[in-house]
Amino acid sequence: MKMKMKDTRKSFKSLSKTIHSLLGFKNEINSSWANTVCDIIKSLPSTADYENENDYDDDLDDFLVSQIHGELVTLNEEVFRLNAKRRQVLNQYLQLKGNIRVFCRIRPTINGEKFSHLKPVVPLDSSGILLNLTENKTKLYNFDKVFHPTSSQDEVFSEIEPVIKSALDGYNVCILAYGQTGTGKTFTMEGNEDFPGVVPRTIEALFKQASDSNHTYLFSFSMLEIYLGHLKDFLAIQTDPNGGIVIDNLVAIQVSNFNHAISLYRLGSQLSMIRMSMTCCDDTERRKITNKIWMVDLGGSERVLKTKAWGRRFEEGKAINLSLSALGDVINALQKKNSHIPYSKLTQVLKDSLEDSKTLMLIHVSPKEDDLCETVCSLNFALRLRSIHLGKTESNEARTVKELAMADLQHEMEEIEHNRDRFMKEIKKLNQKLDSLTKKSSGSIGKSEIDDVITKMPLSTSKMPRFMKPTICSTRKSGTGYQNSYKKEIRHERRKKQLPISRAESVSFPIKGLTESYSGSSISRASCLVDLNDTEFSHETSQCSFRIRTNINKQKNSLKNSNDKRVISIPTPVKKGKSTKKGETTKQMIGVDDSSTEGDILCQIMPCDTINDTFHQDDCVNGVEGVVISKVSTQETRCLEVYKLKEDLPTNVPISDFDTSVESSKVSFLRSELKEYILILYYSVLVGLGFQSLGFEDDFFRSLIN
Ligand SMILES: Nc1ncnc2c1ncn2[C@@H]1O[C@H](COP(=O)(O)OP(=O)(O)OP(=O)(O)O)[C@@H](O)[C@H]1O
Repeated sequence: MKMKMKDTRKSFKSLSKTIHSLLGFKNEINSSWANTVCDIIKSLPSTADYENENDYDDDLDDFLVSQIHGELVTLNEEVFRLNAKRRQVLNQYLQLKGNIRVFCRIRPTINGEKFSHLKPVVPLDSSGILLNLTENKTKLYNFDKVFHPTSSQDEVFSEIEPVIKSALDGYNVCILAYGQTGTGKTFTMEGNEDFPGVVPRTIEALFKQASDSNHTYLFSFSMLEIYLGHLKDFLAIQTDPNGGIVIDNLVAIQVSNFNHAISLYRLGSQLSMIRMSMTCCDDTERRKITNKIWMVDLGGSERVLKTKAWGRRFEEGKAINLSLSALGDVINALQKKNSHIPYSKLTQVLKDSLEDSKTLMLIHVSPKEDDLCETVCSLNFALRLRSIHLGKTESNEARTVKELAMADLQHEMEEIEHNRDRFMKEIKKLNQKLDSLTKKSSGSIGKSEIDDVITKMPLSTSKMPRFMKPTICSTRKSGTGYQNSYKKEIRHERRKKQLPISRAESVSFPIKGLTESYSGSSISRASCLVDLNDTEFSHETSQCSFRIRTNINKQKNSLKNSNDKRVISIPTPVKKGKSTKKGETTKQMIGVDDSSTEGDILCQIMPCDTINDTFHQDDCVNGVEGVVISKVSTQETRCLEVYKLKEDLPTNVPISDFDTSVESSKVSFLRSELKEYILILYYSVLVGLGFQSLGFEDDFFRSLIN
């Protein structure tokens, strides 16, 4: 007993020394102490008991976030792979189908229309029509598809849908409806409430497919009319340096959902040409950054003489016929790659779409005998278009082989889409989980949710109390860090993916230092993607600095000349009583003031002297976000991504001091974290060793913790 007391006293005396050596990781931790601590950790009560410990929750969140992030990376890779495959299969499919396809739709009889014994238009099968010209003269027409009088709007759209998918892959698409007055063009294109037509279905499909994809798309909607061969509602057509068509002053309204687009469509549905433009910057595999779908009701094709039209009506009819014959001529010349292309106003507007597009022509015919002449005209026009793309008539055998191949490809595509949808759902779920984890910090996560994710954690880590968890330093060393820096990265990624993006478009602004030839036109349509949904980006937070980079690698080489880059400054209001350090630059801005909305962001353009992809730090001014745009860019290449780099830059810190101040605050943060962990270790060792040297055994530790 005496002996034992002496030992204990000795232990107490040497305690501080022991702790100091422990902190130096010497050999003083004996195996029984270590075993005891390990046992305790293993038998710790369930994690529910830690629910109220904020620190524990934070670390748990960090771990889960990192785990979910890992899963998201894998799933996204898989979706990326499937998308590439789908694109390839879809293209093969559409190539077999033909880039220009001609369909014929026969209108059903309406309003008690009666026929003579000779039925003039007889649909044969899914691709043939027989015209009874006289009692003993018939003519057979073949099309890519014939829609019978009983065919539904669904059937029509099912032929169009694959092309809509390819529009999301970056292909230009033209859907043209043609036919005599009263043959059902409007019914096909617009439809009615009960039987919606191609335009509403296309818009709906675009939004649906865009939201199902893992990319961000921007849609804008435009309408115009060609009247008597002239373009109404806009002044000029211009070709940008990459051959894209820029229609000056054509209003393009950004649309964010189906209802918005449809309301615009209804507003101007008397106009005959509808354009949906779509821009996607985060899909490197996409064919073009911006592409478009034209949906055009080409107007009546009735013969001018038969209608006995006079004056304006006569001119209208003539103009329509002229544009149609020009359409055939242009498509013909483009297919033959002729050096001279006889563009009319209509074909000029459609130029870049016709050259490089999937074109669908829907020919409409009437079932009436009275209209036989117009029917023959329309079908001959269709035949001409069809012969342009086919060259020569296909044999039945070749057609069967092609149809079998197409069926296989379609099946493959369905399978790919099914798998992709599965992964996308999984991604959505994980993103929701990430969201709730983020919300949890503000107290809104439910217990069940925590339990749900906890079950997926490795046992040892899920039961670790905070002081046993890796420190910032150790996680950095081991490369498994899920601490702050990692969290930031994840948040940044998510921000990039999930936030809606606003688009500044169709606003003209003065261009300083540009040569005459560029005065305003191409840049005036500059579209930039600015991440606006971040609360910290609101006007309340006036001091932000952004890293900006273009993501158009293809254009890198053409940006060698510094004049090719411009910066648009976007001011945010400066809080009262605070001064803006780089006042000089803010003064240069014109056209906007502190109360300007995001829609007014277009203002003074300053030359930017850096050619790197990354926006130069010095170009970021307190309270000013910058956007780099390219002078030489086309609509396709003007998309820019803006990333928030540093948040809440203190008002009075000059940009030059910015880096230093951020660095020093980081260092002091790390120091305080480290200090905290050392203290926890110190006290736990102190308590453990102290009690053990007093002779307390494992049971004591267990009862203490329980
Ligand atoms: N497939 C169809 N099924 C049912 N009704 C149809 C169909 N096609 C056309 N109709 C009806 O025929 C009538 C004329 O059609 P529509 O107005 O679409 O012709 P149109 O070619 O657009 O004429 P216009 O060139 O004068 O505008 C409408 O009442 C329409 O509802």
